[in-house]
Amino acid sequence: MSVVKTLGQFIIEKQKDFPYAKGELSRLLRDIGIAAKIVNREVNKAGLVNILGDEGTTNSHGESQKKLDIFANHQFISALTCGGECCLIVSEENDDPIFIESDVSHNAKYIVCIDPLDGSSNIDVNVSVGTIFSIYRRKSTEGKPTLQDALQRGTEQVAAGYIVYGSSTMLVYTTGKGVNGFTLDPSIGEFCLSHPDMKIPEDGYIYSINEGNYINFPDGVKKYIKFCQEEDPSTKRPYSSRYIGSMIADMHRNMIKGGIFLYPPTSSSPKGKLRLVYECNPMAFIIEQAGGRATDGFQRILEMEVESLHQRCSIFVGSENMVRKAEDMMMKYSPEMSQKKTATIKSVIAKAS
Ligand SMILES: O=P(O)(O)OC[C@H]1O[C@](O)(COP(=O)(O)O)[C@@H](O)[C@@H]1O
Ligand SMILES: [Mg+2]
Ligand SMILES: [Mg+2]
Repeated sequence: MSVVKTLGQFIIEKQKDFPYAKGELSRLLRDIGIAAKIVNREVNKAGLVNILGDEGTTNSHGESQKKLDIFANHQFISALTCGGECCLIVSEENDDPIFIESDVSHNAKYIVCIDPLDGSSNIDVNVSVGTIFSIYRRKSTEGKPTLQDALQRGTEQVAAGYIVYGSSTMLVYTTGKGVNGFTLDPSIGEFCLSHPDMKIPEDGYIYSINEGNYINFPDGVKKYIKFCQEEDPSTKRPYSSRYIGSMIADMHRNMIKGGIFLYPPTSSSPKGKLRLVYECNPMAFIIEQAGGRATDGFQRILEMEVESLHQRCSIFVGSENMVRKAEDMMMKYSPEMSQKKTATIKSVIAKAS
């Protein structure tokens, strides 16, 4: 008879991997799990509880906020505030950072960056959506945390994860020692270990990109899409095109089956659409921990400089060999887009003048 291991039990068990651990990170992950269950409850009956549709407000990205965006945002902020382990929150739905000042959090040292509801365009049509979170330890030691504490590179993450609210609800996370997935068992109200030590296949046969933006894609991306569509049975091409439109659901599928997800620059989003701090960095950490690769077509996402809370970047992420192939195409057909290349050109010009 198989033994069920809950998220709480697993977290405590893994605490021994961190000799300095005092349980704060464990409690923080517990708090995220609690909010996820409440959001899951509403998502599952969204049509019945008047939580579909627009809230009538917009966020700093100019996007109309969905009622479920606001509900999820509120649930995660209050769970993190009550839990006492978080001193600062960065959320997609809040223009400014949220400094937590409560009786229970005066010694809190963790920063949580969160996309409370990912895939908002799919909420009203009953397609999988998700939540993405990224956790840092504050760098500043004295007094209140600062904005700088929230602008750390992705390499500084101590944990990251996502929840996918789909046919089943799963929580997948890493603390830098591999990736594990837990499925919510509604009958006991617990996330239970169902996908231990997740690994993304090195090669995959699925490419995931919004081809509706094709004409505005960089040449390197156009060439890569053509490569995916060419007939070559020896390499199982043409690959299948799959695009759900919820980054979390597209990446979770690729994590299990292998594949590549791309959101390159487009005319409407010249720097890419997805946000570095609470979408790209956490997903890059998880995918790398599962053996995959995550870049902006040139540079490792986790090493990118973080200049602002809601900064956007382009992302090429998934199976190692597929991402490398796409990078080859970018370097060959769109070298001008390499930040490094641009930086080098700029410094040469500066030196010459
Ligand atoms: O509709 P597009 O341009 O393809 O964008 C879809 C992408 O936008 C997102 O919905 C953005 O995330 P939010 O829903 O959290 O704003 C991603 O989940 C998804 O991959
Ligand atoms: Mg999102
Ligand atoms: Mg969102």
